[in-house]
Formats: sequence, structure tokens, C-alpha cells
Amino acid sequence: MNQRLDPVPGQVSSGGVLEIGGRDLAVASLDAVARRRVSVSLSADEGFRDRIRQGAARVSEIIASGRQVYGISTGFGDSCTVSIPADQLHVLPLNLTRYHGCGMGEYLSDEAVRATMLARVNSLARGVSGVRLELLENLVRLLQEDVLPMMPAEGSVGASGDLTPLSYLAATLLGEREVRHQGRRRPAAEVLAEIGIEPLQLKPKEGLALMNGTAVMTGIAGIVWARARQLVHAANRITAMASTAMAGNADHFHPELFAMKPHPGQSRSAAAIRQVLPEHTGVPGVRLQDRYSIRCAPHVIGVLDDTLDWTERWLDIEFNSANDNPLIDPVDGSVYHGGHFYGGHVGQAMDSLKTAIASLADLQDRQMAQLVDARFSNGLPANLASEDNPERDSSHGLKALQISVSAWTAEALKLTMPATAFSRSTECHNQDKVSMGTIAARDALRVLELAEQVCTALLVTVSQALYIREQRNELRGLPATVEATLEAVRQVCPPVHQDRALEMELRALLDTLRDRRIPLENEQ
Ligand SMILES: N[C@@H](Cc1ccc(O)cc1)C(=O)O
Repeated sequence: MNQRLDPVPGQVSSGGVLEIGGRDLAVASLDAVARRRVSVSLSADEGFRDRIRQGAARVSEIIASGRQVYGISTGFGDSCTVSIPADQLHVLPLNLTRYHGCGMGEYLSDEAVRATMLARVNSLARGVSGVRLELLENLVRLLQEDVLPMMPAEGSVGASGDLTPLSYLAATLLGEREVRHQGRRRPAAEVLAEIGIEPLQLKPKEGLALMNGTAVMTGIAGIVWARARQLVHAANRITAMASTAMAGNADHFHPELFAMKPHPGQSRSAAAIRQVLPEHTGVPGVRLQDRYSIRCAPHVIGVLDDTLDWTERWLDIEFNSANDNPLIDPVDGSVYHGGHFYGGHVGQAMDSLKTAIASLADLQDRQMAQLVDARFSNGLPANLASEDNPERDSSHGLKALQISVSAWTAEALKLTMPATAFSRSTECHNQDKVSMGTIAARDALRVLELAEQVCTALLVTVSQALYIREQRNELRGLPATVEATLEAVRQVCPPVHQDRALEMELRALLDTLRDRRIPLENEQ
């Protein structure tokens, strides 16, 4: 495992195991677990385990005392006024999981489900949700064995927790509904039996604890966050390569200039671009000031970079929080009734991040528009069609790729409508204000996927533009870091001499980008 590429600072053992329980985990670990770059274990620390045991014991005490506690001895949501008779307490959590089994739409991806599972275990491991240690152990086993609930993506308002999708996680622990395991969709009961996990019978509070939180949106948010970080590096490198190919003005990225308007991410972007611009390429520049998509690139990329900074802090808190209700102090038994299932911070973070990611795609779309248009590219051929091609007049180079980029960009921009603005009153007006954070997170993931496609196309485009300069012997002084980027891109998608169908190469390059196998970061 490459620590630099999967930054989970100090949290992963040398064997690549992330320990859950007793301490905060980094947001980046959601993506690392989602991609199976690390495996997970539950802390063996006795202090941690005792705290969990004590929490579960508090729930038993509450029941024995006959005290009214929401969701333990009452109905759910607006039905909190209904007192549940003692002989029905044990069916209450089971019913909760079952009546929420009404999700629809596509199923969440394996990656999103793994991240969701990690987010839920980590929250329950705070020790204030009153679940048994066995429940945590079984959840961790499911992650270890990669037994993934078939979890429909739609049906959460993101404020009574991700109740409906998380009911599918609960159902798996019970041996109900279906899972994906080793690429096959199968009954949960069958897979549990195969790997030797005894189905749980939920105790009071455990159904609510599993479902009444923000794990789905937080898991997806962690994936979006980590992959968007990679897009920042790619955008900086692509901007430098585009500027080099069009003989842009390096002064636009001068450190003194950025000291005069020091948004941190913007300055980082300018520095990353300038660091890899050649002293002079041999092509004379023609404009004192480049067009905005080059000159203002740090001002666009920097917004994403800075948004990633504050959203990391918010997601960190959410991921390591007890997002559940009610919460039970395992030490003194106090019960706190509140609304920590509310995903407002994740929703706002995702709505903001998706806007910044789509804006980055738009920047790259404009950069491509310059590179393929002979009127704007300082001497590059139309469509970047290769010049050492005898059938040159009949070839159209990257023309269609640009059209695709325009389509992907439009689709990404279209999805930037803020989901959090669509709160509606539901559940008999008990949930009369909700976050829609899960929709925001799903939108953000889709925007990210489209932006990754745009970014992949731009890598091909700048590689082609620089190739044409190389062929003309117009390129000197490319730094080794840029050469390394070019080499990685060209291994998967070599320069285009004659028109060819690029789809498979683009798909392979997209995977390479997502797997962080393209060197994009400057030497520190
Ligand atoms: N999130 C609600 C609980 C709830 C659970 C299930 C429901 O169907 C509705 C509401 C609360 O804690 O108040």
C-alpha cells in the first residue's frame, strides 16, 4: 500500500489494517476502505470494549426500571407518544428494520456501501448508542469478509438519519434480504451461514442505533472528498501543460502576485503550476495576458482546494460523531434526547463541493476549447490533429472528444442545484425540516464522476498538444515531473496520429487516474 497515495495518517498498521474504536479516524480512511486499500479491525483495547459493554448494560437497566426512553419503550418518530407494552419491546427494533425496507432506485456501489459500513461502525464505536459489542464485531466481520448489503440509493431525507438505506445494513446482520458477496447477489442468510456469522436478534435500541444516523451520506462524502483532492492535483498539472503548449505567460502564477491575495488553496495552486512551467519552451508567447481559463486557473482550482479544507474539518467531525438518537452516557446512564441524526453539515459540504467540482470541469472544458481551436492556441493545429499523418486533411483529431467534454461538463453543471434547499416536512410533520444531505452526496458523487471524465480527456488533450510541439521540435525544458505525467498518460493512451476510437483507452486512463497511478503532484 502506498501511504502517500492513501493518507490515513498514523492510523494504519504496517500490515495495512485500520483500527476502529477508541480514537478518531481520518476522512480519507472512508475512501481507503471503500477501495479496499486497507482492511479493518475492531480495537482490542479493554477500556474501549468495557465502555461498549457498559453502554449496552445501561439499556438493560433502562428497560428493567420501566423508564420511558424514546425508541426503547416508545414508538418511532411522531409515534413517540405511543408507549410500548413490555411484551412487545423485543419486536420493536425488528419491526423498525422491516418497515423501512422500502428503498428504491439503483443500488449503491460496493465502494459506497463499504464506506457507509465504516461510517456506521465508527459512530457506534463512540460508545453512546447502547449497542452490544457483538453487534460491532459482526459489522466489522462483514467489512472484513466484504459482505455488502444490497442497499437502494433512494429514500432517505437525510435527517432522520439514513433510516431506509441503513435498514438494509441492519437486515444483513439479521440474516434478512440480500447481499453482494464476491461479485454475486445472494440471500444474506446463506452468506452469513457460509462465513460463520450467527444472525443477530436485535436488542432494544439496536435497530435505531444502526439506522438513525448519517452513515450513507458520510460514507459517500468521504469518497467524493478523497477523489476530488486528486482532481485538484490533476487540474494544476493540466493547467501547467496547457500553458506550456500555448506558450502562456508564467507571470500569471508569480508567488509575489499570490502573496497579494493569499487564499491558501489558490496560492498552492499557483505555486504548483508555476513550479512545473519550463523557463522558456522556444515558442514565443503572443499575449501579455492569457485568457481566464489559464490566467485565473488558480482562482478556480483554489476554490475547490480551499473547499476541500473546510469540508474535511466538517466531515471529520461528522464521521467521528455519535450521529444517533437518543444517546446514552455509558458511565452515568444519562439519556439525551436530541437530533444528531440530522445531516445538515454533510449536506452543505456536498452541495458546496459539487459546485466547486463542476466549476473545475467547466474550467477544463474552456482550456480544451482553447487548445483545439487554431484561433486561440498560438499555432497549434485545428482539433490537435497530428501533423505527421499523410491523411492529415481527412482526420479530425480530438474534435469529438471536445464535444463529449462539453456534454459531460453540461451534465455536471446541471447537477449543481443545491439539494439542501429542498427540505420538506414529512412523517406527520415530526420531521418537518430535513437535510436532504444524502441526495446532495449522491449528486456530488455523480458530478465528481463526470469531472473525472473531463479531466481524463484533458490529460489526453495536453499530451497531444505537447506531442505536436515535440514533433515540431518546439519543446524544450520540460521538467521531469511533467515528463513523468506524460509518460503515464501515453502508456495508456498514446498520441493520436490517425483518427482512432479512443473509448477503451479513455476508460483505462480514467481507472489509472482514480487509482492514483498518474504522477500529478510536485516534489515537495
Ligand atoms: N429519527 C427519529 C427516529 C425515527 C425512526 C424511524 C422512523 O420511521 C421515524 C423516525 C428520531 O430519532 O426522532
